[in-house]
Amino acid sequence: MRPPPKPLPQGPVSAKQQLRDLAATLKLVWHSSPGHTITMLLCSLLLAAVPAATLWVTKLLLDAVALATQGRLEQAGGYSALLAILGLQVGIGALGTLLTTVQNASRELLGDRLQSRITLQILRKATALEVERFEDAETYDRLQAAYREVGLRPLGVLTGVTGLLQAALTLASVGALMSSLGPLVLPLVLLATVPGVWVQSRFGTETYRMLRYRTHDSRVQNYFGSILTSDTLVKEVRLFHFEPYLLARWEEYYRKFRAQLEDLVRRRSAWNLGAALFSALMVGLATWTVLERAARGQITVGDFSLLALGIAQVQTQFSGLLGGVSGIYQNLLYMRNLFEFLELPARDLDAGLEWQEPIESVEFQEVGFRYPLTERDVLRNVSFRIERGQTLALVGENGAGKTTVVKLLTRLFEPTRGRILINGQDASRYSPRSLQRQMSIIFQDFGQYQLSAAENVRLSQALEADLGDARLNRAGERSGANAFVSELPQGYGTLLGRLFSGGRQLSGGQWQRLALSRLYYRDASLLVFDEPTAALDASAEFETIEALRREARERIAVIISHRFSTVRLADRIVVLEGGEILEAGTHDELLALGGRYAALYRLQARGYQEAGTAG
Ligand SMILES: Nc1ncnc2c1ncn2[C@@H]1O[C@H](COP(=O)(O)OP(=O)(O)OP(=O)(O)O)[C@@H](O)[C@H]1O
Repeated sequence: MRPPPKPLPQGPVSAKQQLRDLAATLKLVWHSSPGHTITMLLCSLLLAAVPAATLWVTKLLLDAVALATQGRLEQAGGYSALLAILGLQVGIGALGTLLTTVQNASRELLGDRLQSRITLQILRKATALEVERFEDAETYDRLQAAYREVGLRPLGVLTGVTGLLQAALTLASVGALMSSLGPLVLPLVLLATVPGVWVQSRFGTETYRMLRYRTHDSRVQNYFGSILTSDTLVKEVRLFHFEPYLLARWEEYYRKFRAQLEDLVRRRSAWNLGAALFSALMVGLATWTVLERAARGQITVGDFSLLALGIAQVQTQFSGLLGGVSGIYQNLLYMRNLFEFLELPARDLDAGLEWQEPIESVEFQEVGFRYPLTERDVLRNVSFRIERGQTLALVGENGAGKTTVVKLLTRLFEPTRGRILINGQDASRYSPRSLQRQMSIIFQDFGQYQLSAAENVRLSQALEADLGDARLNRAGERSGANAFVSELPQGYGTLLGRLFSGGRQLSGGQWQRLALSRLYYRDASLLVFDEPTAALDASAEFETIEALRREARERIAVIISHRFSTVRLADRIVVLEGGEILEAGTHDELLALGGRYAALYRLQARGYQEAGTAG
């Protein structure tokens, strides 16, 4: 018995957790490309010295020019000294450009490496998750958010951290230069920056929260959009004319988001305005203190340039410093989402004993099942047995639990009560994957893969070496797919579907035959057919059932069908109602019993007879 999975953690992230995420993110970045990471770091450290060096050289140049314009060039070391300072200025500028170029190139290459690495991690994780996780809306949102948004976030964290180091070093060096202008200048200039940075940080976090909570809503909104743009649904949408309804629902979600956005933009603009006014006042005060010293002849023109150019530097670096912290914080929130997704417990499908022999018998012993996070048992006390050479049909009204039985049989889910015996052994002791290798299935909502016809079939043995065309043709013969595939322009090599150019669209029944080929292509000892003939015409249904019966002679076949023409041929029929077995037996036995099966059978048969009489 397995407990249902825990709901995913939510709520604010602690500082300790953030530090752990920071370390994990930097580790991820480092492992993606150590070379580019070091290059970026080194460039940042060297670039940190450039602004102070530029300020200092500009000050020297201005002082020398001021002396020269007063005819006191000799006092500044002569013309050659002027040229040397100029050379220094050009050199620093060139070095800065070189470092920035190298840093940007490394960032781009590192970003690309990271993005593909993380995407691959997300995809690998998705393949390891239990099927039930995909049916849980919250996990699905998390997967989508990770897949869509994470991309460049770790690079953002690294850029934030290196930017932080760079800004701190630059600020310290430029601040040291500016402190020569008087004790109040630096504090005033720093103070001028604080409110702006606070506004930036506060609203940044709020924007993230708004977008995060929007993930679910945007999924719903996108769903409405996808119905309106779907090729398969367009007929139904047009005929029932529910476009206006869908458009209205789409707009309803848009308006909700728009209202939030407007509110946010309004408040952020007001706060930004206030911060800018405060900043102008502080800078004015700082300039006034310097002007006062200039009036007393205590500073040079070059010194004044330190103030004029330094203010911009300090403001940029300080806001970079604090903004960097909030940027890292926000990027880490996205990373938390990724880590939470990657930390979801995965089911090891290879855990357990390795099953190697063909399946000879299946027995459900008082099996009960409840879907995770739900409150109702959808199966209760289900017991039946089936052996090689037999066909079992599961019958029942919609929602009776037929597909759930198949999900348990194929080990996609585990029973919450009772047990399943395979060849007399408890199935739960064996690895799901090794047992699944003995099974082949066609689901009610089988896949229509926009790949070639051959790939559509071979997917059921994709990991095995190519089993050759003879096997492909044999599967196609049993399913009846060969007839239409041979008419396609490149036969089995023809691309199917409408997603990619040159693809050929098939009819519903043709897709279903290909799915049946996929089932037959795998050499399995247990075959499961969930509504295998739903999209087939009457003669195709007959052929399919005949083929199925031939296949079942050496195997076990389980069929779910609402068509009694299919069901009646089974060796054993189990009638489910509300998750329990109501009746079981052969077609004749059940007819003789005169219960639910007999009533449903007669109902369907009467339908045919009446249709026949009417025709
Ligand atoms: N992933 C799920 N989570 C929660 N409940 C589920 C899930 N899948 C199915 N159910 C519920 O389990 C019950 C049995 O569903 P199941 O799909 O097995 O029925 P079925 O007999 O195959 O129906 P149908 O003939 O319509 O295919 C239904 O009440 C359904 O609502």
